[in-house]
Amino acid sequence: MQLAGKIALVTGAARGLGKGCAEAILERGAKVALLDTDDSEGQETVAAFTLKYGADTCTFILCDVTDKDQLEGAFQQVVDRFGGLDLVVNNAGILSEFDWEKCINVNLISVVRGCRLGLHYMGKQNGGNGGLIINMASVAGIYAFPAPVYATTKAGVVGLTRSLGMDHKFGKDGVRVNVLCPSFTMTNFITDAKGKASEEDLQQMQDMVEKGGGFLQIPDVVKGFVKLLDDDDKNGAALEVTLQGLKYHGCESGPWEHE
Ligand SMILES: NC(=O)C1=CN([C@@H]2O[C@H](COP(=O)(O)OP(=O)(O)OC[C@H]3O[C@@H](n4cnc5c(N)ncnc54)[C@H](O)[C@@H]3O)[C@@H](O)[C@H]2O)C=CC1
Ligand SMILES: CCCCCC(=O)CC\C=C/C=C/C=C/[C@@H](O)[C@@H](O)CCCC(=O)O
Repeated sequence: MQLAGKIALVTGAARGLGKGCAEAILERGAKVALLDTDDSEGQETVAAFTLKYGADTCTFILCDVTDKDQLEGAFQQVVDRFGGLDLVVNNAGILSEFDWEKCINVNLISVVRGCRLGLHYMGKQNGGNGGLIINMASVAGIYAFPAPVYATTKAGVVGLTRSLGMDHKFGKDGVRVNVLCPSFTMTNFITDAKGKASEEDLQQMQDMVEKGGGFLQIPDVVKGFVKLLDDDDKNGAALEVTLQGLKYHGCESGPWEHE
């Protein structure tokens, strides 16, 4: 997707991977709305982006993605302010095995809702121009991971994306849907998780990180995000991002698709 002149919405964009994706969008000449529950960090990020990319290139919207009315209101606000919508990045996510229902609400239910809103505003059958949805899952959505509810939410997002990305749907709505699956990336997410993990789980996580060659950095994941922006022919696919490189999953045919 060529981003110049386009309009994007990114959830969980005050910091971390969402912020990195929002900046990549601005660098490519699009406008972006950053949604987050963290008011002060969100305002700070938008102030810094405005200085760098110019006035009216971005806006912060205080929004808890688990609140249906707030999320719907935020989409409407973006369309009213910028005059359309071309790209939705459902990035906001948490890890909590303790508060597992919240984890499912933030990581999965809100992503389903974000996709439905994206299709509502961008779908050609609703008078939209088509567009792109990129969901943020994790390699924990593809491989086993010692936080089972978190892994379930991410596997759910991979399955959601694969099914929304079926060709006949694209033929109708013109909206491509992809999912990014990064491995351990050095953000506050890691420090927050470390603070909550048991000694045993912490050791397990450290082993996994070491075996994988260490932590990814935000620009490594943004590189994957940009590849998904560019690869118009991979509708429904998941892009794994590790220190070993970028690898697509889910482009395989099902048994019903044999010639
Ligand atoms: N850091 C990592 O190792 C990896 C992270 N991911 C995923 O990437 C996404 C972003 O993670 P990071 O940037 O690393 O985390 P982060 O914790 O640095 O950033 C997450 C952002 O989401 C916001 N957020 C949380 N709950 C929200 C809600 N209910 N409504 C709106 N905003 C909310 C937070 O305030 C924060 O600004 C998450 O979905 C995470 O699961 C995936 C693979 C690896
Ligand atoms: C190989 C899979 C990599 C997946 C990377 C991610 O998606 C982000 C993971 C970041 C940190 C994970 C820490 C996991 C710790 C668990 O073992 C568990 O102990 C955490 C429990 C915390 C809680 O219940 O709140």
